[in-house]
Formats: sequence, structure tokens, C-alpha cells
Amino acid sequence: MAATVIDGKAFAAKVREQVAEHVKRLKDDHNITPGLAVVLVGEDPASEVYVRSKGKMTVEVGMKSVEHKLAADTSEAELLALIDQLNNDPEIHGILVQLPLPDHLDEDLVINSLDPAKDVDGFHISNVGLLGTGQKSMVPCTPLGCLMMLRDHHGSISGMNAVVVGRSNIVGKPMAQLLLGDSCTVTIAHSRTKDLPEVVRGADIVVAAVGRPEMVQGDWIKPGATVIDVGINRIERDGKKKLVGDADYESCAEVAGAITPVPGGVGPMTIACLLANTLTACCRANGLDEPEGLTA
Ligand SMILES: Nc1nc2c(c(=O)[nH]1)N[C@@H](CN(C=O)c1ccc(C(=O)N[C@@H](CCC(=O)O)C(=O)O)cc1)CN2
Repeated sequence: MAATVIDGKAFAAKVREQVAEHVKRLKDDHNITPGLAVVLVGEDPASEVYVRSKGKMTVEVGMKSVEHKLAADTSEAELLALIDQLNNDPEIHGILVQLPLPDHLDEDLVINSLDPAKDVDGFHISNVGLLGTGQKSMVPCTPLGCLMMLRDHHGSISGMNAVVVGRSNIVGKPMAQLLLGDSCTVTIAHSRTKDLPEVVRGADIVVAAVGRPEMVQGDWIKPGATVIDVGINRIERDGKKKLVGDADYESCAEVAGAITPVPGGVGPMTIACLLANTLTACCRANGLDEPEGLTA
């Protein structure tokens, strides 16, 4: 039987609608407008597209959007000075530094210079520690989006076996923490895991976040399992450019119970969750209740 396709694009639109309703209420009841600052260093074409969409969607949900586009040769000191200015700006509740950064900039140093309360990417070491210890934190957008889709599809994922294929700080590790927080039995696997197909075959939930085009194959999937594909890989096939995930969609969809497509699955949820996180950061900064259903 063919898998149910989890429509991330439609789900993300619903999340953005909910965010917009909360933003309106914040304005009407408290005269507060959440503000998001996005910092882009350099001219990576994909990053430029993502930053443009973030700005557009921020404005669409009624928030204040600020974009800082810096030259590729911006020094670390200049970038840190801008972050310090944003950390101290009361109209800015969320700050995001678009990744990847040019090689001469120390990503960890830059991320850890953000005010953790404004770190809407959830990459600051304080937020990583808070998430790892089950405390209130800012949660990385892509894993949060995956969790929301899983909760929506399954209701509860408690007790399910989840295998996260990939161990990045941005997706794999926080994803595993979130699944554990929802009482899954979690395995973090990766490209060097011994007998990876057999490990994945034990999973009720497979999160493919390994960064290798179409690596997870249909015969690795337990019949009826849910496949969440985080990969975004631009490949060329039959002379045509194509966007594919880290799971081989055709073969996995034949066996899985549900699957996210690429494009139109996890990707759109990333920006929707960024907006949700900005709203959450704004509510926390103002001592207001957090929006229900939009946090981990
Ligand atoms: N500071 C950050 N940098 C990066 C992050 C991040 O979460 N924070 N994630 C990615 C890029 N990214 C957002 O920044 C992002 C990637 C993909 C999508 C998306 O909607 N993808 C579409 C396909 C779009 C396309 O055709 O290229 C989809 O999957 O349907 C949104 C945001 C790295 N950097």
C-alpha cells in the first residue's frame, strides 16, 4: 500500500496562520509586535533565497522584520558588534545568523555570542544544554517542525522506536532529544553505523538527516513506518536538476505508512517554526503565556 504523504507545505501554512493570530492578539491586547532580525554574511545563493523567504513570511504574520546583509569579508569583530547591538535592542525578540558562515568566521563563537533568549535557532550552547536536560529552551526549527508533524500524524509517539540517521548539531542531535522528550526509544545512527539498514529496519519512525542524497532505501524501512526526510540535496539526473531528500522517495513510499516529500515536507516547516520561536521568545521576554501547540 502506498504511504500517506505528509504535506509539510500545507501544515506550515497552518502553523503560520496560528502564529499570525497570536501576533494580532499581542498587538491588540498588549501593543507588542514581535521582531525578528536575520543576519546574512556573504552571497551564498541558497542562503539568499532562505533569508528572503524568512523576511517575507515574518512580515506576512504581522511581525517586524529586520535584515542585515553583510559583505563576505566582514570581520568577526564587526559581526559580533552587530550581534551585541541586536542583543540590546528591545524591539528585537529573535536573532538568526544564517548558516553556513564564510570560512574565516568561527560559527560556534558567533552563535554563542547571541543572547540565548533571542536565539530563535536554538543553536546557542545554553539552549542545547537546556534541551538536553529537558528544561525550557529555544528549540532548533527543523527538528521542532519534524516533531510537530509526527505529533499531528500519530497523536502520540510515546513508546515508539525512532531511528535518527544523522548526528549534526542542527538536526540529528536535537531531533533525538525531542523524540526522547516525547518518550520514544531513540537510536542515533549515522553513515558509519554498523549494519545501518538493519538498525533502520527496527524503527517505527525514521528521521533521515544524514546529508547524503537518497541514502535510506525502501528495503531498510519496516512496513508501515513513518519516514521524515530532512535532506535537501540538489542533484542532476537525466540531464535535469532535481531536489531530492536523504531517503529514496519512490522505494520508501512503497513500504512506509507515511512519508514527507522533498520538496514540500520538512523544509517549509523550518521557517514556520522560526516564526513560532520568535513569537515564543517575544512572549517570554514580556512575561506572557507561551502560545500553545507551537513549542516543544
Ligand atoms: N541559521 C540557520 N541556517 C540554516 C538553517 C536554519 O534552520 N537556521 N536551515 C537551513 C536552511 N533553511 C533555513 O534557513 C531552509 C532550508 C530549506 C527550506 C525549504 O523550505 N525548502 C524547500 C525547498 C526549497 C528549495 O527549492 O530550495 C522544501 O524542502 O520544500 C527552508 C529553509 C540551512 N541554514
